[in-house]
Amino acid sequence: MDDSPFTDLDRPPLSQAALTRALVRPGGLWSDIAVVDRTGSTNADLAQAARDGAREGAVVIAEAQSAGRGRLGRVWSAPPRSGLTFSVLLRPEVSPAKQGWLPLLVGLAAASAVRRVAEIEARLKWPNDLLVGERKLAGILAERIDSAVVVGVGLNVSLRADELPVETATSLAVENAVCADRDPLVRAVLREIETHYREWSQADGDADACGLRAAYLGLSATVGREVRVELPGERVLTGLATGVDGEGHLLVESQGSVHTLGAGDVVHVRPHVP
Ligand SMILES: O=C(O)CCCC[C@@H]1SC[C@@H]2NC(=O)N[C@@H]21
Repeated sequence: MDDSPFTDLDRPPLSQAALTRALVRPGGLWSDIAVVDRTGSTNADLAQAARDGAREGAVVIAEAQSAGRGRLGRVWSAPPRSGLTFSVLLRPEVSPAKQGWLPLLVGLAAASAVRRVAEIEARLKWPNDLLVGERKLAGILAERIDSAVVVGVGLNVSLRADELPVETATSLAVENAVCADRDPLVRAVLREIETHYREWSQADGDADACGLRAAYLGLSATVGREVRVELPGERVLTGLATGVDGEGHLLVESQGSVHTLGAGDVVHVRPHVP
């Protein structure tokens, strides 16, 4: 039984019919929107759908997940209906190397939507964590399934401080956002993804030609900062984050060399003082 002090009125369900009417249109990206009460992981669901040949633009939104997956083998958890937990299925036609920008594109879309709808100054920790100050508001997990990519978004919306999974997390409610209502937020995030994805696809994945790199850097909390990056294989690199390359890799200058990082966990050490 759900023992949350919130009533259903405080945390209303999302309507599959209303979201479909608002977002699925001829020639548009979104082809099918499913809202499910509960599942293990929306990323796992769409990964299976991708293997079964599902079309680009499928979206699965869960009111609750029992086995939400995070980056680097972590878990993602949130009380039912307290956040946005959804995944999208994309079948990009740009070269695999440039697809490294896709998770960053979705992060930018989510941050832009949060800034516009909730009026919260979300910024991006590379590759795609949404931060408010140094606290994590949202995380994004991209997984390649053959030639498809499933991108999952977990965004903390109405969680109270005592419901946050870790001390370093936050939610729109905790940040006193002007809007902590999931329906306008999910619409805005999906519309932003659609716009950025269309522009990026039309530019054949060139993050400069479509303005993606400039927009991303404009919201980056990482570039220009001293960072410590925990790399796969328990290696650690400390240096100055100087940019993001054409494949979405983070560039870190350390002891006179520039390192190009494709994966890793960034810790912001302190602001960069030139
Ligand atoms: O910050 C991270 O580590 C990424 C978290 C991604 C969580 C979302 S919730 C919806 C989708 N389904 C999952 O199992 N994970 C992603």
